[in-house]
Order: sequence, then structure tokens, then C-alpha cells
Amino acid sequence: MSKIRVIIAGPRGKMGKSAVNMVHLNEQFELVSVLDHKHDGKMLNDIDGFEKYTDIPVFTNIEECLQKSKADVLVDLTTPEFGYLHTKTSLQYGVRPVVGTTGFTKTQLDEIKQLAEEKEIGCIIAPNFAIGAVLMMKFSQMAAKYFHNIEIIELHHDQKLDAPSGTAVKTAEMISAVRKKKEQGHPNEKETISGARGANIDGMHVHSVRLPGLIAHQQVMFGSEGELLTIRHDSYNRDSFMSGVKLSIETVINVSTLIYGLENIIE
Ligand SMILES: NC(=O)C1=CN([C@@H]2O[C@H](COP(=O)(O)OP(=O)(O)OC[C@H]3O[C@@H](n4cnc5c(N)ncnc54)[C@H](O)[C@@H]3O)[C@@H](O)[C@H]2O)C=CC1
Ligand SMILES: O=C(O)C1=N[C@H](C(=O)O)C[C@H](O)C1
Repeated sequence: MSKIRVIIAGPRGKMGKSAVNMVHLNEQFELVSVLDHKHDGKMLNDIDGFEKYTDIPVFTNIEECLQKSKADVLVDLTTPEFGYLHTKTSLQYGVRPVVGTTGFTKTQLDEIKQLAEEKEIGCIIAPNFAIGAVLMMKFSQMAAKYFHNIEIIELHHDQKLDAPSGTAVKTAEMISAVRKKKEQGHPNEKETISGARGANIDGMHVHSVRLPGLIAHQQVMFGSEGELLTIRHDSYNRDSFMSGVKLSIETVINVSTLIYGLENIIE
């Protein structure tokens, strides 16, 4: 069987570095190029820390990268603004996106879905690639059938650009799909300082903590009379996300629509 040809966008980032290594170590994948916003025309092994990855060109222009690389899959681990541009352009060129980048709006997700369906090629957008985090979301969805009072607390490193996290938004969406419509807290509740009750997604409140030293953590708290259920997941390093990236690359080759969330592909 021929190898799956992969481009990684954002190779020098925290996630990008782990993804470059994972693709390099997997025999069924071939890293054909990387998309960066610097180092155009260089080879990846010219960049400090990447000496062992030979014969991999660096592009800064997405269209040139897609035209020259003959790739099957583009893995995007960049920023909300560029991740969206890369995903759309990749679909336009018939290269299947696997997107870990978070912070897309609902409208952007709808546009991407429409484009993937028009082009009849797969696209996977996974707000969280860690299997434990996907289980945390699924368990939260199960618990929400029995506990209707829910607060979500997500905790991340202080370099994160988007808040709330993609995982928190996805968790709230999955809960909303099974929970009767409900506004959390007292009906007459008033914030004396704006933001005190966090973001409100379908009546659920989401609190974003940003601190150096943290990686990626979330707890979903379910309160009821005399009891509290807390479902928590912690990622302690970026390798925790790599089995999900690998599964997504393998899966995106065989689908022809947008899959939003790894819970739709893990059994
Ligand atoms: N789905 C998941 O499981 C996970 C998703 N993420 C998301 O992945 C994204 C990246 O996260 P980190 O690696 O922690 O961030 P980071 O800031 O360490 O890396 C982002 C990289 O993107 C690069 N970049 C920026 N603009 C670019 C452009 N126009 N073209 C190419 N590269 C560009 C930057 O140079 C940087 O190296 C974020 O949106 C984050 O929320 C992070 C961890 C897990
Ligand atoms: O920026 C991060 O680090 C992470 N982002 C994703 C999110 O927004 O949920 C996934 C994970 O939480 C790490």
C-alpha cells in the first residue's frame, strides 16, 4: 500500500513539533513538506531542532505548498485565522485537512462542511485529539441526562489564543444535544463585575483559566441535591494528542464529508 503523503502546517509550534515527529516515526505516512510563516525556500533540516528530518521543503505560501507537494492530507496546527484559510484552501486543492487548530466560528465550520461536501472529500476537525478528553466529553454527555446543572472549567497554558477552548465549546454542544434547555443559576442572578459567571453556552457557564505551567485540562461539574459529580481530564504533554492525529490521518482518507469531533470516529 502506498504511504499517505502529509503536509504539516505550523511545524515549529508546540503541537506541530510532536506531529512532525509522529508522522516521521510512522511507516504508513510520509512527511512531504511543511507550511510555516517563516523560512521560505529552506529545508526543514536547516531549522534548529529539526536536523534529523531530511528532504522536506518549507513553504510559506499555502497555494504553492499544495501545488508542489502532491499531498493527500494537510494537518493544521496553527492559529484560528490561518487554520481557517489553510483548511479552505486545502479543500479547494483536493487535499484532505486534519485540523487541530481551535477557535473557528460556527459560520466558518458550516462553510467548511459545505465545501467538503461540494468537493466530496474528507475533512476532520477535532477540538481535542486526546482519547481521554474525547471520553471525558462522552461521559459528560451521558451524565447530563441525569444531572442538568453543569459548569465547565477549562484550564490551559497562558500562550493559548482562543477562549473558551475548542474542547469546552464542543463539550457544551454535546451536552446541549441531550439536555433540556436550561439557564444555569438563579433566574435573578446579576454579575456585579462583568464576566464573573464566565461565558454562557446554551445556558451552561464556561470558565477559562490561563496559567503558565498548565498544558490542557478540563473539568465538567455536575451538581445535584447533596452530591457533586466531577469528570476531569488532564493532558500532561502534547504526545497525548498524537494517537488522535494518527487516527484522523488514517480516517480522513476514506471519508467524503466533514467530521467534527473525534467522538464520531472512535468506537
Ligand atoms: N485539537 C487538539 O487536540 C489540540 C489543538 N490545539 C490547537 O492547535 C493550535 C496550535 O497550538 P500550539 O501548537 O499549542 O500553538 P503554538 O503557538 O505553539 O504553535 C502555532 C504555530 O503556528 C505557526 N503559524 C502561525 N501562523 C502560521 C501560518 N500563517 N502558516 C504556518 N504556520 C503558522 C506559528 O509559527 C507556531 O509555530 C491552537 O489552535 C490550539 O488551540 C492544541 C493542542 C491540542
Ligand atoms: O491550545 C491548546 O493547548 C489546546 N487546545 C485545544 C482546545 O482549545 O480545546 C485542545 C486542548 O485543550 C489543548
